[in-house]
Amino acid sequence: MIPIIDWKRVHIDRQALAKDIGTAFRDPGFLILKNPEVPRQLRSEIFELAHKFFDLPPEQKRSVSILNNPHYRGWGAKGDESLDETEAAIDTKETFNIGLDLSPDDPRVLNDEPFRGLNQWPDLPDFRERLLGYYDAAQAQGLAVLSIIAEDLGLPSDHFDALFKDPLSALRMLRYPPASGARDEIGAGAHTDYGAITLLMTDGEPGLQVRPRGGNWIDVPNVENAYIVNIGDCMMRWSNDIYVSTPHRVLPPKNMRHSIAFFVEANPDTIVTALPGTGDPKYAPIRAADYLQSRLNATYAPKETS
Ligand SMILES: O=C(O)CCC(=O)C(=O)O
Ligand SMILES: [Fe+2]
Repeated sequence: MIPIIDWKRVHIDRQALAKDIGTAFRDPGFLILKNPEVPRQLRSEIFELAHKFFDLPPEQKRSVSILNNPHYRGWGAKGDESLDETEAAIDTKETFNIGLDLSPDDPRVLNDEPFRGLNQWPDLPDFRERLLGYYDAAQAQGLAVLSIIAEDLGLPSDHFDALFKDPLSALRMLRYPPASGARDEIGAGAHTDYGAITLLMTDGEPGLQVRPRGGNWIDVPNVENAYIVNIGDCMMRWSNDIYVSTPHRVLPPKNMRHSIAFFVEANPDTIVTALPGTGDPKYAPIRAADYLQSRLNATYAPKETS
């Protein structure tokens, strides 16, 4: 079971909310967060823009291909990325990613620092402004959840604030075509997310499943006006395994399906090491950017197609 938790309680009984969120992140590592802070209008506009972008002709999408971009930004066509490195099936999804928007003369861009490249923008009205507006709003919601996590772990509520100021966070739009009926087809292969936490919204079309530790695949129910929030591998490591990142996948949907994922990630130089009070460290300290890089290398390794 995936707990449904009302974010409005943050203004009423913060302590009890922190306990419930912390319990959900220990097991199953997923929760459904109702009534989030990000305005509804902004959330639905992002879905409209996802439709507009994925409907563009392939040549136009190819001009912003993620394959030409060393910073993991732009359009991923079907098969460009496979989330389950251990399976032969190729993900049927299409994706579009942006990261922190920097100007061309930013020293980090000029120095070609990893993950610090420019976003690639398609020629669509309002696209850039709206996506950047959503990026900031989702990052703020993510930090609000992180402040609750901090309290659950007995840390000051602002523990993570400075560590997520210049984030590696990524906004990703996804489109899944309807199932073709082919054997071994998968929308998105089984995987755990890489970052701290993920805020996911879907259009309600079923397909997303979660596999809690020691359990079987379960469907994630569709809840109106809610985010699906889960722990990523980086936060599992940071929390010294107190919170768990849980495998999930997307089955080929009956109808075309869209979702919008926001991966909340720390600053590149943030050192991910067992949080105070979480016991003897199980993992060696690592820079957030180095950890993310190690995970992405496997995801974008090409698979044999035949
Ligand atoms: O589309 C979904 O519902 C899930 C997408 C996902 O798990 C991901 O992009 O990491
Ligand atoms: Fe995921």
